[in-house]
Amino acid sequence: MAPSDLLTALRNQNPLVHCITNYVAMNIAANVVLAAGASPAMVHAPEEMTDFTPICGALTINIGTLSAPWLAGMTAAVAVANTHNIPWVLDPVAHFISDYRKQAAKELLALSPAIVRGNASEILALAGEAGAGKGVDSGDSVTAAQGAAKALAIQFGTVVAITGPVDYLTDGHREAAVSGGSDLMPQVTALGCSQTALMGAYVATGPAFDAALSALAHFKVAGTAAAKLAQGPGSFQMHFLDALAAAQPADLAKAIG
Ligand SMILES: Nc1ncnc2c1ncn2[C@@H]1O[C@H](COP(=O)(O)OP(=O)(O)OP(=O)(O)O)[C@@H](O)[C@H]1O
Ligand SMILES: Cc1ncsc1CCO
Ligand SMILES: [Mg+2]
Repeated sequence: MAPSDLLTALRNQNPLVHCITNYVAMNIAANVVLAAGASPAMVHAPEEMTDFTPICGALTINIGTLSAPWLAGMTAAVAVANTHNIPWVLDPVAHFISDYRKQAAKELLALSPAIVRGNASEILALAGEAGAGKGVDSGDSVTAAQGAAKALAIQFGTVVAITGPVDYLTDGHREAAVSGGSDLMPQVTALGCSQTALMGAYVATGPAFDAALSALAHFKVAGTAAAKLAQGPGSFQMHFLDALAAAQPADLAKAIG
């Protein structure tokens, strides 16, 4: 499906997106999903997953502020999603910073996410390569992680997105680059986490590769527009939400290629 058609479908369908994300990202990620035209719900308790996950169009999992009860909620939600063929998206935030987080990311990756999204350092480390990540921030170029993304996509039968100045997307066979946005984007925390949540909205609407491509393009188009009005990171965030809502389906193609 073309990104323009996917954005139109997303706004028509207003899919319910089950998000398990971190404390930092919860508010901005929910606002991003709403602004784009979908309906986010942040639901974490393992006890709720059998009731809630099956009624959602997609699930997104982000390990940014991981702890044992959260991991239990994540694995419970993924099990329910997989049973009901509900696509899910993995964001392995800073998984290389501790053995605990590394192991959690590895376990989740083995549970068949439809899409994996991370910054370059996260994707490099996920493929077992050394990187220069600094906590949740990338220290590597997107280009340096492309080989890792392809290898992961093939090994795990998934779609891998690397975000950065120019985003890269692959399913191991096809690949795409998405450009635009602003260097203010990495100055606003959790925009990557919010991108992951938006991928959930799109993958509830269409096939994984097309969904990830559309979500990347939607962000770049909105980021370019917001940067024209922003005076710094604070006003950028405000204009970015407005621009996500204002983006027109025909605009998305401008960011791709
Ligand atoms: N220098 C840049 N120029 C333009 N766009 C950028 C730049 N850096 C990041 N982006 C965009 O910002 C968004 C977030 O990507 P980023 O790679 O910063 O995620 P992240 O490191 O996982 O962020 P976080 O952990 O804070 O959520 C993506 O849409 C990406 O395209
Ligand atoms: C700053 C931060 N710390 C843990 S998660 C998060 C949000 C960006 O990944
Ligand atoms: Mg991140």
